[in-house]
Amino acid sequence: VVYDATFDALPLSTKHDYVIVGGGVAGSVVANRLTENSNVSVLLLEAGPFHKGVIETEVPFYFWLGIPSTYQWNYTTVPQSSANNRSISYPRGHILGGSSAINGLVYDRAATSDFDKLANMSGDSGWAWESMLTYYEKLETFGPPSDGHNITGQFDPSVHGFSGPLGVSLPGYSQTLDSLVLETLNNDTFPYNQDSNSGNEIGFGWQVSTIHNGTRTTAATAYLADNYLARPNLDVVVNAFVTRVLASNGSQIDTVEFHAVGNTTNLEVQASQEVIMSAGSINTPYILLSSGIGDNATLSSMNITPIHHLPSVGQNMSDTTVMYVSWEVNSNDTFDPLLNNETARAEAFSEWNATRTGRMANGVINLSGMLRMNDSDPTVQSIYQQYSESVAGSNDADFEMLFIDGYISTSNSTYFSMLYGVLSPLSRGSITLNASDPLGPPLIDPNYFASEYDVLVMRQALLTGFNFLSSEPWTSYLGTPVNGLAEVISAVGTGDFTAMDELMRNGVQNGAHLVATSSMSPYGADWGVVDPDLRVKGLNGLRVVDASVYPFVPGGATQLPTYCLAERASDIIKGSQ
Ligand SMILES: Cc1cc2nc3c(=O)[nH]c(=O)nc-3n(C[C@H](O)[C@H](O)[C@H](O)COP(=O)(O)OP(=O)(O)OC[C@H]3O[C@@H](n4cnc5c(N)ncnc54)[C@H](O)[C@@H]3O)c2cc1C
Repeated sequence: VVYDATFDALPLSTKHDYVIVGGGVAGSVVANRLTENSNVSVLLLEAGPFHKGVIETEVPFYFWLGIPSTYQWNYTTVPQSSANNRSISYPRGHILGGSSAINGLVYDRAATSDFDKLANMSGDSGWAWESMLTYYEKLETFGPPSDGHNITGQFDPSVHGFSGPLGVSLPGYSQTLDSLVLETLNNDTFPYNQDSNSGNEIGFGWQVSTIHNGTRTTAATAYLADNYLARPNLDVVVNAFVTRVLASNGSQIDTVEFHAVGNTTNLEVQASQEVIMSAGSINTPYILLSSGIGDNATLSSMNITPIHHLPSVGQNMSDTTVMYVSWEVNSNDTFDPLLNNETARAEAFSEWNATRTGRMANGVINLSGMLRMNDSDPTVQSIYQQYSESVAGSNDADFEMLFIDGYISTSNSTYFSMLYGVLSPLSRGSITLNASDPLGPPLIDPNYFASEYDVLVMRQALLTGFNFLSSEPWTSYLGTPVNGLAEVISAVGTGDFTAMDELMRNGVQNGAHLVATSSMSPYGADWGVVDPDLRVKGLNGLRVVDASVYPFVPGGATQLPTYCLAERASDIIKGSQ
């Protein structure tokens, strides 16, 4: 049953076996999997509204047009001291389905070495690639692209699933840009990779997206579809803002405090088995800290009664470091007209509406590259030597290059953009309570470029990109570089990186792949927030299942690793019943 906390009578007196906080990627998966057993009852509390009928979260192209602020948390980082003190907007999804309803739709699983590293770090071989691959295959339906083109050679069917809840597909709109990228590939420096989701992510290939039948798929459309919501043992409450978890008896967490959005009266619900935190990498640690689970001294100084000393809560935060660079192009075939011309937008929308095809049905990119730095270059050798702890393994990329068929601007020109991302960043930040207003929004500090390593890798990424674009067909296609890029390009020729570093510090954006604020660590470790079975260390009845438990960014993007983690977590929880 779905309830709206703002007007429905809620099932507050019913004690559910599990109460899940947050109906995003992880929360939706766990709610679904646990209620497969009709003897197990689950209550899911979500702060955002119900997802159905929200067109901006259905049409894939709305990622570029902009998703309304009602469906976002509208967070901003604290000034970033290594990014010219800029405060950077930090979007998160505020709707059933969570950030999967507003994200860039990019489907990346990360590499074998990421998961093998996680298994080593945590001491639990169940987090290794071989085991996780079975969950990746279980969770997806790899469907046809929206234009129905033949996808032979564009992916490897042997590592995909065809009957899971989450529909995914390859690009369904062919762009002029695609042929330029493909023409530039070679077997040496810029190799083609038929499927970067096979465990080896290195190379360039067709980008899978969370799109099915030309429509965005989210954790809610996939795991909280009508047939699942009809289960009598699953209750979902939307517009329910969780403030704290509480222990009514010793160290057993069994109560969740919340209020209806727009109403400050506190309500409580109880779990007879467990409370599962799935509020995401910002709000899970924020709720734990507000509940008195964190560093005792810091909490006391803010007049919050500590209930459990766990100093790692909110610490160790890591995020992909990303930036865009753009050029005007000598072509009219880019997506810019959809941003700037109402008629073009209306036409594309009617096509989507009628047939779920066209640019509006497409993901944000068609082709992407994931690369390691060139280790025959002495500069790179010295980076690898100095930061030997940083990267995972030989099939894990240091950086990504995403090819974007336009540019977010109001100008009438047409553009090409490249998005660069440092995939295994070493900068670490934090989520903390605001000492002057502990009940207000948390302080979000990704600490971008605090580690020199991230600066050095971003430089290599940009240089590799310039190299990629240095000859035909690009020289004819690209026009004027935008936003100071021309000076950067001319200065690197002389070995001067001052302008490039300044462009980076002025240009770094939110990476959107925040992790590690409730980090997993081995049983008995004196750091970390959860054990490898995702139970909060030292407490009973409380688990964290969301992106915040990853101790490092699983190379690439985080939504698929979070779906996959939640699938395995559901089995772990079932195994402990
Ligand atoms: C703009 C953007 C672009 C992104 N692009 C990509 C991409 O292209 N590819 C990719 O792989 N990943 C991408 N990501 C990241 C990906 O979406 C996240 O890693 C993933 O959604 C994390 O899942 P989660 O379950 O941890 O959190 P979320 O999916 O964010 O879910 C958390 C849920 O908890 C709810 N919640 C939070 N606080 C409370 C509270 N106090 N009470 C009740 N409910 C609460 C939220 O409303 C939300 O529904 C992007 C994210 C964003 C925001």
